Amino acid sequence: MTITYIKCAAQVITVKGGSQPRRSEEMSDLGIIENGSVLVKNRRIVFVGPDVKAQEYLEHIHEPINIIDAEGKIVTPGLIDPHTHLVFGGSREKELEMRLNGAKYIDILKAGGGILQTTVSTRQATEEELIKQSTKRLNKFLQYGVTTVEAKSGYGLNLKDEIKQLKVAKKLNEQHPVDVVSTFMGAHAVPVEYKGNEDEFVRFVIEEMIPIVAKEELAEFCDVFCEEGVFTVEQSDRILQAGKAYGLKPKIHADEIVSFGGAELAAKVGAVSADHLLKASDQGIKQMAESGVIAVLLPGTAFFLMEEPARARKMIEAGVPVALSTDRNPGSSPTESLPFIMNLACLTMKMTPAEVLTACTINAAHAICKGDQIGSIEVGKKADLVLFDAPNYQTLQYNYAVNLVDTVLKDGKVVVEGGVLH
Ligand SMILES: O=C(O)CC1=NCN=C1
Ligand SMILES: [Zn+2]
Repeated sequence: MTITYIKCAAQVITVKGGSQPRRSEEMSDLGIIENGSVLVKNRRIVFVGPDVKAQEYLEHIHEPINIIDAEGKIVTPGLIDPHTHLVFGGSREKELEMRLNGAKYIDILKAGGGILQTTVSTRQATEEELIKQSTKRLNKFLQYGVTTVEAKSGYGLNLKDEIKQLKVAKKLNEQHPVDVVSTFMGAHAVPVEYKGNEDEFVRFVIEEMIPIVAKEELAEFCDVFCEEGVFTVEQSDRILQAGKAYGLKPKIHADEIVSFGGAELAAKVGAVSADHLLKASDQGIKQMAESGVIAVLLPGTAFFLMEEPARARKMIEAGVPVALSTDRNPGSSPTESLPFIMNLACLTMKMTPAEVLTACTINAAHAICKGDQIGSIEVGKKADLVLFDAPNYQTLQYNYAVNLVDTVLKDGKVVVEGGVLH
């Protein structure tokens, strides 16, 4: 068994010690090792520390050693995207001009476009077509240093096509180097066939879809678009409680368009995360802090919708653990560049370079309940690692909107080298 020796990085950003999601000032403690090295064996991290100590460790090793020179580079945990709508058919580039001409996202949806347009194209797509299109997106994620993504259903909006989306996500997890963690989001919008009969659709989600998704073990989480004009707080509460009863951990799209009580509901149901939160109330933020709900913030979505972003500083100061995500989807955030999301988190939400790294590693890992396996460089964790062509972590936010990824290891295997996918 070969040992991989990631040798003498300018900085190893361990983000160690994250058995719980990081809050407030904890978000700034990156556990940096200057002139550090990482040793990998059998897909796991077996050593992390100063290079002099790594060399002592290697004196007792008789296996072949594969050296990756990290001189002048930083090493971070593999980046984690805890909120994507990865699996979908079609595209919505025409919506951009509509919104540039003044149309609002939610009005496009109410008029039968938006999510409902993607639902038409996703229903028409075969599993093979969805796998092919989603694989291209996962390849881009990998080139941006993302080694784990969450993927939601929610463009089927009927039993057959919701199951189809979730089966595609499961196959991607099996076939692609990037780990894919699935979320059922049958309550993403009310499909046209239920227009005017919303409560009947909510019943269908609760009584028909959730039991089968749970029985076939197609998802770990259940999510709902709790928003004015989509699902009410009361409907969202019933859907998430039903998901919990079947073992699907709750997540919620909350307070994206208006302040609607989504953050408060997240605290009430004990959601793992509340996501978006552009319009979260002070009361909602306070209740999230008290109940330990992770805020998954999506500054790329705010940027693309030309809206004010979430109040990240208020949330961090209130003690809410913050994670970041691309919200990869065809309508409100068509990007895989989690590094650019980190730039936006600094430049539009005034998070610091240290906080955004925590938000894209250990806190993002906890937002998908994987904080014990990924999200930091610690002995025993998965060898999901990224070498960035940067002398220190601040450079990642200073050189904005460029891809500084040099090498990516997934489960200890080099999958990107010199910025190029293997
Ligand atoms: O518009 C989309 O396809 C994704 C989305 N769902 C809720 N907000 C954005
Ligand atoms: Zn979303």
